[in-house]
Amino acid sequence: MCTTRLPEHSHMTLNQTRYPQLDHMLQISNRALASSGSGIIIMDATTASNPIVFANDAFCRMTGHAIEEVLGRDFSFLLSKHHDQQEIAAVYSALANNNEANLVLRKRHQDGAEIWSKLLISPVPDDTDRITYFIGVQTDITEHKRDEERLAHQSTHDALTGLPNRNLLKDRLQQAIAQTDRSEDSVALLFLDLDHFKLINDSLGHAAGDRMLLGVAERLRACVREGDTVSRHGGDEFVLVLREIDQSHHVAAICEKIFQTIADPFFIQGHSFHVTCSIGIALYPQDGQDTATLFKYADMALYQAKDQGRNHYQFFSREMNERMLERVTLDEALRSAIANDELLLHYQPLVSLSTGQLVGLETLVRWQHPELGMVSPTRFIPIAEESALIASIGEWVLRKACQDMRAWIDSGLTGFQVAVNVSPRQFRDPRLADRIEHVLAEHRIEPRMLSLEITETVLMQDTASSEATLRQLKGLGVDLALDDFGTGYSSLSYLKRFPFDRVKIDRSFVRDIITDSDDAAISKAIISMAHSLGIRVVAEGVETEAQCQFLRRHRCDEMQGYYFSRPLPPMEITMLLVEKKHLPESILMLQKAPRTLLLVDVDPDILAALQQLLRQDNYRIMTACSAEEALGVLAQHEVDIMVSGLTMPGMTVIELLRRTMKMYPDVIRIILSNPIEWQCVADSDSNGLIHKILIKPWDDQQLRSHLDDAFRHKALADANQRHNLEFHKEFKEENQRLGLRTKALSQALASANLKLERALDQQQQRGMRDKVQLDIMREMLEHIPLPMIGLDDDCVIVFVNAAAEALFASHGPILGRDSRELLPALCDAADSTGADSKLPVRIGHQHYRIICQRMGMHSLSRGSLLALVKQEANA
Ligand SMILES: Nc1nc2c(ncn2[C@@H]2O[C@H](COP(=O)(O)O[C@H]3[C@@H](O)[C@H](n4cnc5c(=O)[nH]c(N)nc54)O[C@@H]3COP(=O)(O)O)[C@@H](O)[C@H]2O)c(=O)[nH]1
Repeated sequence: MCTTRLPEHSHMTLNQTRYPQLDHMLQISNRALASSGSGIIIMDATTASNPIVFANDAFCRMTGHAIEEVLGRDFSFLLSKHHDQQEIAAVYSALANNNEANLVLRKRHQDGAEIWSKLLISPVPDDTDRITYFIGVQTDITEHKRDEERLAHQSTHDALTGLPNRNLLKDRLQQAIAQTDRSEDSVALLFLDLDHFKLINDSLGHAAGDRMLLGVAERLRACVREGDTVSRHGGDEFVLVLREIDQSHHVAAICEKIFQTIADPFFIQGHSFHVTCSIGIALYPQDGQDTATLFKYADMALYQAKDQGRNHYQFFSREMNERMLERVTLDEALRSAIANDELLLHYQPLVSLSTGQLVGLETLVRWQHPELGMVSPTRFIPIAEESALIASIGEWVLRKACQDMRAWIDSGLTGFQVAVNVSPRQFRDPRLADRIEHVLAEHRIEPRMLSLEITETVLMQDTASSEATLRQLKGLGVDLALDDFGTGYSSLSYLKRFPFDRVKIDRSFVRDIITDSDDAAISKAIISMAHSLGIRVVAEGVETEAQCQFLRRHRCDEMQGYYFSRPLPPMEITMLLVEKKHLPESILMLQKAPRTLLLVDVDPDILAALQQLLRQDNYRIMTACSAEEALGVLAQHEVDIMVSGLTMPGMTVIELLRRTMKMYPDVIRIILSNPIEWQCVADSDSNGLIHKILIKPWDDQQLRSHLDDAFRHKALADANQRHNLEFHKEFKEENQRLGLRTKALSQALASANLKLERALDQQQQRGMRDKVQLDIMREMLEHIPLPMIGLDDDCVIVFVNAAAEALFASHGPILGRDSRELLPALCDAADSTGADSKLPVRIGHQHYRIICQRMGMHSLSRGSLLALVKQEANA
């Protein structure tokens, strides 16, 4: 417990006999000092070290010191090493000059807790105006300081992860830059973004998303050194500052470490989740000299990393900056492109592979810039997509396509659809269906004439809402095509789930369809799967006759590509439509020639000799000098037997045989080898690639006989296969029919549902209107000053207004009673057949006439409404 003691020379020890009332005042002051809530100390001003001569209880409580520890101690006892030396010097100078001084004290309480207080020191003059004491008043500001600290922390740290936020990171980056200027090292600024984090947030909820962010923050902290900074800039964006970097591959190593640690699964809500990230890096001083530039460049690099397919890190480069500048320039120019009439449409035909006729046109937008010339959509569509300009471009394209369609229809050019590309942002616009419906109606275009092309990446973002949007679009009656199929995370199950009419095989598969067995297999699988679901297949980017033949042979429905036509302006398309341009007849007349033999050899003399020898056997003989040429022939013709030499340019014979077996398994593969190499070839064939090896120089008769055997073998195999095919065909056709029917049914169901929804909507609105009308009528009847009674067909009272209730008040409540019990005339009036009968009746002393109105003449109501009209007795 602290005790107070007053200084001996204090003016409070004045002559008590001379001033008895002062004695009392002194006691009061004494008590006031002792019991004050503020800490109070008195220091001797006459001694240089200003010893403490008085301290009250509150001071002792605040500091945790006993009075004995305080009294007699110098003023410096109040200070600690944390104090600002300048401030202390100012206080000493104030005291030396007998001035007031202010001081914020930060000390440890005796119990160890940190306490903050404010001390106001004032000089106390004696009777001669000499300063003999300083009185110090101390206020505890610990809470206030803590609040300040909390606020300061909040303004510099992220609330969720506790990591530094953007403000603090800027400071840290500046510090790191300043420190680096004194060395040869670099500073690395890393922008890190989690890939597809939105999916996690959307599917698992925000609480789970937060758990993952906390986990990521923790893992990132573990990847860097003490002096580095990991900060969070909101959402799934983290920014790191790495100091003392002497080589860029150190940064690369840290990025790899981050990828590895982030790749470990996160366990949330009892499930494990995987996430990846992308990182953009800018270096000081190599890339930029100030924080703003470094931020901009790291962000640019991140953008590039994401563009590369995510889970990548990317260092900033000068070219990147140039590309970005180009983007900005294009973005600016694009904003005025529509207004300046710089956009135009080209159309690329889609042709049927069974009839060869044009069946559709894909709309492809073009930008004719006055200075830059023709800008490719691959350059400006992604920019428009990012800046939301795509909405107005998309709308413009749709309108222009509808205008052109209208013009073609008006000129009698019909029988084809026009396809319009729908970009991801357009697809997410909730008013898309309404807009399309409106534009179609405005141009009087039947919805089935329009096809919407949607890429599969669009669908991945939120499959449930994508499905709803597609069904809504389908409900309009337009066709839907799945564009660039196979390029994203395609799943064939999308085909089953979503109501597509067409699937477009991406041109990257078509390009090498003749030579790449994987591309061929993928394309065949897409065709077969789509057909089993009743969906038509279009091949994109068909440039050669061989590709076209291959696709036709494998039952692809339609093709699009330079082979038939490049995208053309509307005028040239009109010409093409007028001329009824179609695929060449040669493509359409694909029929099997009897016994087709393909001879492959690099030596033209051997080819000529074989042709000469085999001419007598009436085979259709085709020749090729290289493996690539051979694959082209196989794509276009149904070959029975391929006889190949051993050496050829570009590809080994084994590779040619491998691809042939994979893509055309029915072709019989025979090798014509010299006597030295044949054993070698035979040994390397472990997979049954070679049916037979013939040795050079060949015996003419023997060769002819081997080939004859091979053809007979092939004929037998074909017959077997045909038999099997017949067997499966019916089953498959039935399946296909079922698929088509199911599809048609589900489409009909979707459109019926839409109609039903609209009808229900209208009915509901009508119902609401009827109810309001009914309420008004009821209220009118209720308050009309004429007794009104409603009877049902059994004469039970189902309605009474206020006037009728008053009239029959003596009978108690009459609603629900049989009117015959109350007043038989009511029922008689209701039964009377005359529509305007006016039955007289007496109730009490009053005469009435009952006017009856039968219900149900103009509505579904039943029963009668009776009005009782007062009559004079003699009336
Ligand atoms: N959202 C919108 N996207 C659009 C629109 N107009 C075009 N685009 C998209 O821009 C991309 C590039 O289009 P473009 O440069 O017009 O290229 C198209 C064809 O010219 C090209 N093509 C067609 N046949 C061949 C061929 O035989 N070989 C070959 N190398 N290229 C060929 O393919 C592009 C059509 O691609 P796709 O749409 O996938 O069918 C492109 O992605 C367009 O979609 C628009 O109005 N809105």
